[in-house]
Amino acid sequence: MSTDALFIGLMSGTSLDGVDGVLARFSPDGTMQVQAHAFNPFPDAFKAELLQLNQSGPDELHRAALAGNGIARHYAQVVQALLAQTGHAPEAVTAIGAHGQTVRHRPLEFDGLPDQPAVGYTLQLNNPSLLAELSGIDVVADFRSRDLAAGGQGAPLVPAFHQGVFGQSQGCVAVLNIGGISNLSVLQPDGHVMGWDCGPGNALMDHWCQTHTGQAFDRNGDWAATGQTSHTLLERLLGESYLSKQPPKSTGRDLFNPAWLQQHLSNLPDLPAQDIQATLTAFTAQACVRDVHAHAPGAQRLIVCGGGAFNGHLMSLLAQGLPGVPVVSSEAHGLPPLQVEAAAFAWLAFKAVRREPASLTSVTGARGARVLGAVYPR
Ligand SMILES: Nc1ncnc2c1ncn2[C@@H]1O[C@H](COP(=O)(O)OP(=O)(O)OP(=O)(O)O)[C@@H](O)[C@H]1O
Ligand SMILES: CC(=O)N[C@H]1[C@@H]2OC[C@@H](O2)[C@@H](O)[C@@H]1O[C@H](C)C(=O)O
Repeated sequence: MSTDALFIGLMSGTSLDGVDGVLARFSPDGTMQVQAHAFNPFPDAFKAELLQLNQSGPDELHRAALAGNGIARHYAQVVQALLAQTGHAPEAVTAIGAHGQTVRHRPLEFDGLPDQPAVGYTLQLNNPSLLAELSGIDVVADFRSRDLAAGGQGAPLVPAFHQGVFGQSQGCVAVLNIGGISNLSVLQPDGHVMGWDCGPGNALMDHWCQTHTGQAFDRNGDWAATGQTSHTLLERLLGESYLSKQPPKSTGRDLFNPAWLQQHLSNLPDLPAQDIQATLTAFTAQACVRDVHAHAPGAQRLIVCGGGAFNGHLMSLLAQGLPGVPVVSSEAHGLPPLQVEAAAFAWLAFKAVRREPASLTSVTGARGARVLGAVYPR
């Protein structure tokens, strides 16, 4: 690639709210400029099916295959919207990076002979062939499996991209993505990067809010702000052993799900629903604050992206937990919160097409950096 090229990145994350997509121009040195953003929400019934597919259920292979087609169709609509917004023809786009919908993430699952290390698995539902057919554009998909095959966690993958976009030579910067799950990147001024999943982002808050108010999420954290944090419950939640594990580590709805929450609520006196929402919000904030103190004590700022950046109550809890560290939305650094992950997948497609390794062993723990993703020609 000797001239500028266009890429599309598509992300449907663990919040299960829908698909964020960006169309971005990359220069040969990797400098990126986002030209358009589009969001396609999942209809309620499709979201409910994806949620169901996060756990074992009847006829799940058949249902997962059909859901993969559904994901590809939702992706294709976002691609159409991006092309319409920008006036580009499909042929002008070099490739689409399509994440797929994670329904299982089990990097540590034992899968082999007793004397061989487990590879585990991670599963993103998608039908990249259908997306290539519908869009007329090359598709890069399945970004995580190769890192697992090389002994890594397969997640998070965005820290390398965070480094390129938000890293600063003057000091350490921490970047927090608050999607369904939250992940933190620690970017040192010398270019060294660490990154891992902190724990839940919005997933538990969304679940509780949907169940008790009928709203898909707690807008601005306004409902949580009416409740009192239960310190007994908060300590229980913070006692989860995943939180004190050292990186590399990654997690998902496999662990942080309604059953996990219910377990922690059992044997507690009944609490008002808004107090539990307040406590879940405090839990998401605390899990991250603890990680910043433990692994990025010199951080000069915390840049927040993902939908959680729009939760004002959560943002103020983060700021309270990190006195002296400015907590700012990624918007202030040139990339709006809902565009960051989609842009990362455009960048991952850019790297894949150039056959350049995109994983960081310092993040995923793999034995080497690898070219990530498989190409489905248009
Ligand atoms: N105005 C808002 N107030 C509070 N929360 C919000 C607001 N807007 C979005 N959110 C939260 O952000 C979530 C969507 O975030 P995002 O799009 O980053 O998730 P995702 O793509 O699933 O991320 P990930 O892949 O990191 O899990 C919603 O489910 C909701 O919980
Ligand atoms: C397996 C999987 O889909 N993980 C997601 C999820 O959502 C947030 C967090 O958990 C992160 O580890 C990852 O997504 C981003 C895009 C990543 O790989 O960096």
